[in-house]
Amino acid sequence: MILRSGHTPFMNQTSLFEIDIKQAKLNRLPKDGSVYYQSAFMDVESSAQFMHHLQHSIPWEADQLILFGKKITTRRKVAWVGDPQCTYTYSGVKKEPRVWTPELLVIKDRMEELAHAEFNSCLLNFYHDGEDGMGWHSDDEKELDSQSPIASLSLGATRKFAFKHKQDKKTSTLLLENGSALVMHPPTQEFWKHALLKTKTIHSPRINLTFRKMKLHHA
Ligand SMILES: O=C(O)CCC(=O)C(=O)O
Ligand SMILES: [Fe+2]
Repeated sequence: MILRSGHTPFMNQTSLFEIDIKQAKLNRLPKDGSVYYQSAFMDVESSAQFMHHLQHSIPWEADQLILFGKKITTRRKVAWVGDPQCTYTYSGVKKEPRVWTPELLVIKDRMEELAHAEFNSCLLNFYHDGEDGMGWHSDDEKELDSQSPIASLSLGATRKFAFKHKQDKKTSTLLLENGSALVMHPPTQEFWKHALLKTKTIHSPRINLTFRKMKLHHA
């Protein structure tokens, strides 16, 4: 598949995405939720092209969050894409979504097929290297539909992702490889936190796209 300007390489190419039935049945959590991992969901060549495309076309911005009462700016970069009504408050900062690109809509379709759900928004994260990560959190903001799964696609460097149970602190880790997909089903966010761990020995970038469903009418 050759990436040419003015040409959308991901349109209608369902064969770029593979679902492995064995992996699709294997819950990575021992209790209180379910998480399914698909290695090589997107093929290697498409993953590289899509990563390159996103790296250069997305208006990446530093993330701002409140940590111990202080506003901090992350080295990790983010972008927020979604349907027009999908404003989102993330760590105390309100965000307006950017419009879906044709490429992102194709990926969204495939992620919906994998997760058996519909998504209306996507948070994109850019990690320069292993010094960028994401701390322990649950994706349980009030704007999110807690009945919907959350599905993410990883591109680039393999990184360690971890779950920690909120009550017994039991942890479960897995590696998120280039082209892999991860689906977290309810009630995972209620019982578990997750984090993208820092790994000093990794010197190449990673992009993660997290597809979500927001409630469009909330008080
Ligand atoms: O980068 C990842 O794999 C995880 C990102 C994440 O947890 C999030 O965006 O909420
Ligand atoms: Fe998350």
